[in-house]
Amino acid sequence: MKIGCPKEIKPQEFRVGMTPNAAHEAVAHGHSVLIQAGAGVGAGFADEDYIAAGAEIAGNASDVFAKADMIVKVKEPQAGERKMLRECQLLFTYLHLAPDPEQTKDLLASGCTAIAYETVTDRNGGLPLLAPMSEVAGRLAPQVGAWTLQKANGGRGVLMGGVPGVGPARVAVIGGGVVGTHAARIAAGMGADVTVLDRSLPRMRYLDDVYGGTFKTSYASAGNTAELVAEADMVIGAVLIPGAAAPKLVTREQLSSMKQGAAIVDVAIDQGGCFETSKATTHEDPIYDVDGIMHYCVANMPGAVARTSTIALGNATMPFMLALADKGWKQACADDPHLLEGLNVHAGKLTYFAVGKALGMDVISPQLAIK
Ligand SMILES: NC(=O)C1=CN([C@@H]2O[C@H](COP(=O)(O)OP(=O)(O)OC[C@H]3O[C@@H](n4cnc5c(N)ncnc54)[C@H](O)[C@@H]3O)[C@@H](O)[C@H]2O)C=CC1
Ligand SMILES: CC(=O)C(=O)O
Ligand SMILES: [Mg+2]
Repeated sequence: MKIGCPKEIKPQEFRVGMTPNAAHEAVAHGHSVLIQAGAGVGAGFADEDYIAAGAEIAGNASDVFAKADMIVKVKEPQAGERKMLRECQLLFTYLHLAPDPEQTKDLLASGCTAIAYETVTDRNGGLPLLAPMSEVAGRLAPQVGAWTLQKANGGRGVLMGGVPGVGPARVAVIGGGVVGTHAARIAAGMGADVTVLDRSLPRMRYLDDVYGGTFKTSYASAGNTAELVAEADMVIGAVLIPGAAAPKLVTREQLSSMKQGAAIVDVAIDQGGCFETSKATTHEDPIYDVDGIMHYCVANMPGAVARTSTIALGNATMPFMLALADKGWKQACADDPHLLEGLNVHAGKLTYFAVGKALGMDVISPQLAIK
């Protein structure tokens, strides 16, 4: 199979879909790999590294899209990239379709088959291709939140760890999965007073067993959430219902109960965000003010640490990329029900129910698509 990897074009996105190591393994499996010139530079990989791994270099993205059977990327295809997708081509990347009707329409019109990293599952109920980027975004969240809290950025002027004689910042993390746990660990490590809210009692038992004493947990009832949000200097949004639009857990009205200059970091923004007032921002212009509350809502946070993120993502995607290339997507998905869960679009039809529900569109079962 010919595997193509274009340069990412989302603003300030420096990750790349394939590392030289991934290219090397694909070539060793008998595939040919076509990388767009300069695609890896932002993550510290030169074209020569890919050539040494056995890949070919393409001068531009159109060449990659025209020649490849499978496109491996990081971010959802941007409008110009969607125009280059075609029938029978396989797209393997993050999609986040539930909050994105435009992208969904274009993918359906292209006739391509699209497997979304964020809905591939594992046998423990986890999301193995989302997890590495959730680890990164979770660890970044308190860091960007601390920056947002600085006066020059419109924040309240509170130091995460406080100082002797002055108490620390209070941080509420809504959602105690991968993002939430990593965010809570780092915020606590910075000295903040941290509480994680979740609706899963087993998850909170786990967090309490492992991190009790480092941060607290609280059941995410509307009342507890409202109380902790009102007391917080920083609120981190980290909920997920896989594939679905994020539930709105904090309304605009509730902002008036918050402290002026408090920071919201809505990591869940790629699924639409869990604050009513969230709208996606970019690394170029990451924060905005609503009623005196500073919002940070960057939908590709891991792009800020592109080298760490690219390697972490590549470690997770490589076995799936190889299975898709070796067997073809239908057989690979038939052999692995967890990979089949990643199928979101095939030949003009949606194949992921939570996306169809969020967008009010028809869906066919993924099992039907692989027949
Ligand atoms: N902005 C960015 O750059 C990035 C965003 N993300 C996003 O972060 C979000 C979280 O991802 P993960 O932590 O990997 O998901 P996860 O599945 O590990 O954790 C989600 C948690 O939310 C909890 N939850 C669900 N509904 C809830 C509710 N109503 N109230 C409280 N808790 C609730 C679940 O019980 C679960 O523990 C996702 O939307 C993901 O796509 C991930 C990486 C990068
Ligand atoms: C998960 C995701 O959206 C990202 O890494 O950008
Ligand atoms: Mg994203």
